[in-house]
Amino acid sequence: MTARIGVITFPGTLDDVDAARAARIAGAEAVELWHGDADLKGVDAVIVPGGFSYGDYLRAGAIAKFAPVMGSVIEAAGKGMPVLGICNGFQVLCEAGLLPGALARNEGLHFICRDQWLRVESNTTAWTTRFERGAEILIPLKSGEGRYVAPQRKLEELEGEGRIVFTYAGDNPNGSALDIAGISSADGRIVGLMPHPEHATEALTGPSDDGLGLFYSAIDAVLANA
Ligand SMILES: NC(=O)CC[C@H](N)C(=O)O
Repeated sequence: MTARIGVITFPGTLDDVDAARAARIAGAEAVELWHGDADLKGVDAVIVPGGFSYGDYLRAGAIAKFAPVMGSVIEAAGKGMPVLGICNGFQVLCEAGLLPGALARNEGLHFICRDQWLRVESNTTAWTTRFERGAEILIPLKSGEGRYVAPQRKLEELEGEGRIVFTYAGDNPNGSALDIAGISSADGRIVGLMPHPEHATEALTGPSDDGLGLFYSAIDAVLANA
């Protein structure tokens, strides 16, 4: 069986092509999903990719959460489908209530584009089982609104439940609470992160191939359920 991973395209999405390519390199079939179409085409997992959905008007991710496709993603996620939100996708998942907290303007108010070391804090999510806990990986970060914020009580809950999945290693680039670069849902099936694993799939085009681990992990999770 081949895992079928859907990749959503909204108006303003930038990274759907690379996300689909990363899924294919890892061995999945990549399936195009359109924001205006509620049909998930029977996919086994969904990636909400990076970019500027609907121009990031109002607030990053605030309009995308109303897209017909997101209603279906919320329903499928409720049944345990693995969902990954990358950068703008992470912002969309927070706005849609699939992940807690929000992404605010970077401390310093500058857009940041650089290769970033991350520490893998949890390898028990559907998207991170292929990593060693404590491993450090190098993947690109490119965002203006990457500062993770949440009420203190929620931050303590995320930490206590092991739902902080990635932290920034070295200096914190954007002022994110607890150095958070990525978090998961309580069941570990939904993960959102600001840096871009789909741009780190081979040394020729990215800083490493460290990003592939997320896609291999999701394929494992899908096949384990098949
Ligand atoms: N690379 C991206 O997905 C950018 C996300 C978002 N528009 C931001 O600047 O924070």
